[in-house]
Amino acid sequence: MASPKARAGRAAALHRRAEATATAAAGILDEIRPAPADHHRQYELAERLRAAAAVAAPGWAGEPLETLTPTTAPGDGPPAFVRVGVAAPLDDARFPTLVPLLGSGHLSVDADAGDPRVAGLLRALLLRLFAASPAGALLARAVDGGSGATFAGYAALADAGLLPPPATDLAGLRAVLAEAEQWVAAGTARQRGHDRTLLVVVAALPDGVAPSDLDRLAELADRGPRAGLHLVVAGWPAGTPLPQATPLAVRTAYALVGDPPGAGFSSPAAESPGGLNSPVFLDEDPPGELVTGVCRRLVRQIEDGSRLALTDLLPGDLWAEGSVDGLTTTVGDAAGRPVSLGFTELTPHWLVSGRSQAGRSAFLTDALFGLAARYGPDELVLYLADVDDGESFVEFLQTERDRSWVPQVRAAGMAADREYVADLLGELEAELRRREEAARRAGGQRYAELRQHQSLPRIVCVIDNFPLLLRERDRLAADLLTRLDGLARAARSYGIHLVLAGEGDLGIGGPRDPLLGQFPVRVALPGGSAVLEPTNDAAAGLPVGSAVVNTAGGLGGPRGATRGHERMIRFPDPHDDPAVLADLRHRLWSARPEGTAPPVVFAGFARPLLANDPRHRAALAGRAHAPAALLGRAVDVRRSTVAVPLGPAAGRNLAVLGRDEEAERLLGTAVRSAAAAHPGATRFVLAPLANGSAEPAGVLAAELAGRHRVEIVDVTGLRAAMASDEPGYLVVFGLDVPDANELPPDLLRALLLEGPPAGRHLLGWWRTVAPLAGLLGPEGEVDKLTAVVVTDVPGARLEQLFDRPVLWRPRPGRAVLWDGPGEQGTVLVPFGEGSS
Ligand SMILES: Nc1ncnc2c1ncn2[C@@H]1O[C@H](COP(=O)(O)OP(=O)(O)OP(=O)(O)O)[C@@H](O)[C@H]1O
Repeated sequence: MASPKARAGRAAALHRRAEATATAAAGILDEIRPAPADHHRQYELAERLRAAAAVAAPGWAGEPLETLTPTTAPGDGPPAFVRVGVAAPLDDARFPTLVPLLGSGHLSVDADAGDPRVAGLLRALLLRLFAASPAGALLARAVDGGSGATFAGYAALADAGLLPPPATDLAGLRAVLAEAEQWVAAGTARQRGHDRTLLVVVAALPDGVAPSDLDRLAELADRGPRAGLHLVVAGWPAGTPLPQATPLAVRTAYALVGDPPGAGFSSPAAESPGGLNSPVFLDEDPPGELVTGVCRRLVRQIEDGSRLALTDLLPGDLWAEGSVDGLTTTVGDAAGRPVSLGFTELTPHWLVSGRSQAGRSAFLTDALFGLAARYGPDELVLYLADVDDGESFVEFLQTERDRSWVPQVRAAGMAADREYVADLLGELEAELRRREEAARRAGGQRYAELRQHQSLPRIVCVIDNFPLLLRERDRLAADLLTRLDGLARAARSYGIHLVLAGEGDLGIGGPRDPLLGQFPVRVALPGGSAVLEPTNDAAAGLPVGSAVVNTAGGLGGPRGATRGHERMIRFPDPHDDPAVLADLRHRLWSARPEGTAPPVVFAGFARPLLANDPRHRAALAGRAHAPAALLGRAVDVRRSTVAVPLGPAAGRNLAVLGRDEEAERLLGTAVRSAAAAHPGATRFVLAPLANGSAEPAGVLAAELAGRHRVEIVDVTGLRAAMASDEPGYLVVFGLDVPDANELPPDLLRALLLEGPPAGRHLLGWWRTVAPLAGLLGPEGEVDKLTAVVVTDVPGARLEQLFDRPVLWRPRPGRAVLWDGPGEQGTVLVPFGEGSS
């Protein structure tokens, strides 16, 4: 909305324009009288008046209604002149009859709306004035002491607050008069006046109207225009004219328009009763669909205009709140009042549900920015995860163009795998254990007491698109639900809070699922009724931008009754004004404590690069602690580098297992990173046994040759290298090819077991499981021989290697590493190719 100063400026400009137009029109009108004798002059005048009318009252204000449609644009302010009909000095010399009204005076009509022509005129007038004014700039009050139905077609405007149902009796009239008097008092007292115009339309005075009521109307007419109040009074008694009004008298076949206030249609010299010297045919009833269309447009524009903005949810000062007793923020507005929602021990966790495009991200963004603006990083830590593909939470994170971030965010996962969420729960479980332990050590202190002597910010963890985690109802999904249940139960007392968001019932069992009981706060966006009790239909038919916020587990209540635990709110679209969002992020970022690290971001769709990996860079800079093969980044909250240490212990080898290019690439990165970790030169024997591997082996050899001794060998050379004692790395592309049969399994097993203590390691690529499994000894423990990284081989086929059920579903861009006894497997994103 514009500032009061801008609005006042605009009003002044409009006023000046209205005055100028009035002067111009008055000049032209003056020329009408005396009535010219010759018709020719009459035609010429009518022509000039038509042209003047087009300038003084364009569009809605003055054009014939049948030429207008609901989409015809309004002007940039209420119109200064409005048309009441057509003057016809001669049958075929006509011009629009305009009267000054808004911004200058009033209109009185000597007959009331009982006369259908007057009713039609009033409806046309109201339509013109509303349609010509920008939505919300004109408010109207109606009095209809006759049928009460004159303005029935405009009923839709009531909801938008533009035209309440008309007053039909004396009490109603007096209430309207009182409101108008108040308007005038307030408008005159405040120097700048109102930024809106109030129009009082009397279609018919009610029975019993007293002279004092008419006096009040006359008084309002006298003082109103300065305060933006204008009157149209039909049925104004003949005799005393209404001050500052253009009088209109209805005759049998036509109407007569008197002189407007402060100006005359007739020249001062003329000896006539004044007024326009021509019969006027009043505008007729506007078509119903035109009225409906315009009303609909206005209501829509008012609704859009009353949209909330993110700033409405934000506090005055940043980080002014403490979170010892809980977190709370404004999430929206219910009937003009802010609605707060938060996290306490009693309302620890939220479920947020809505169909796609229901504004779920908008709601979460509002709530999270509301919290981040109220609680500093010592009071609040955020973990954000979205399981769906695509970029999420970007408003909180560093981007290429904008390096600022929201300092409360510790980690964020977008397009996150289930393993990411599992690790996230692990982080929270670990933090919970730390807090429980601290409480025990402090003699059983509660969270609030613990916080008196240590920094323990509240933690809010958001998981969006939660149902996608449970799409496959396998062990991993079951495990996630069990852990979530345990966490939700225990964490509430230690300031750790969960928000699960998604579509439908979020996949969390039926209404009696005990996990649901841990989430007393339910937010139902459009299509999100499933998080409310089945009998609670409060969220049925919600529009986008609104939500039902329930703090009693979705419990309903008697229809129509006020429910203390439930509110229907509206919330802003935080992206309505990206500048506000960016500014807020910058303010939060600038206020961050020194040394705050940016959030660790996992993006499931992105590829890490070896060249950018911190551990690899350290190795290149000569700071490697021990040789290791680096494979990629774990699908975890910390984005750990996944490494296979290649120290002097039995089994410190790497087997890459898979048919795809990913497997071949993994072998390459393992070799490159191991080479980088050697401060001095070492030996690499490359054996490209598999078809097509000669080229990548050649590239690798050329790359390593600068610093290391590199040989490329065939199977015979490889066998010799295996038998030699010389330390170094044997790199084999395709240990499953028929040629490899020439390598005795005993020799290979001996190398795997005894090579590493003597500084000889095998980095081998197998495309099928059997040859690798064939190397296992009677005890069958693969980890004694080698670490294994797998790409496109499904878990079921790995059982012969690991001798136990294996949970692994191959998917693009992912691999899994088993390194060590009883390993569950670490899922990782292998390094991609490229240098930066
Ligand atoms: N308060 C609001 N008022 C009006 N429109 C809104 C409001 N909030 C969001 N929208 C609009 O609704 C659309 C969907 O919003 P949003 O992206 O938040 O939905 P979503 O439920 O997260 O969608 P999805 O899950 O499908 O990505 C957007 O076009 C957004 O501009």
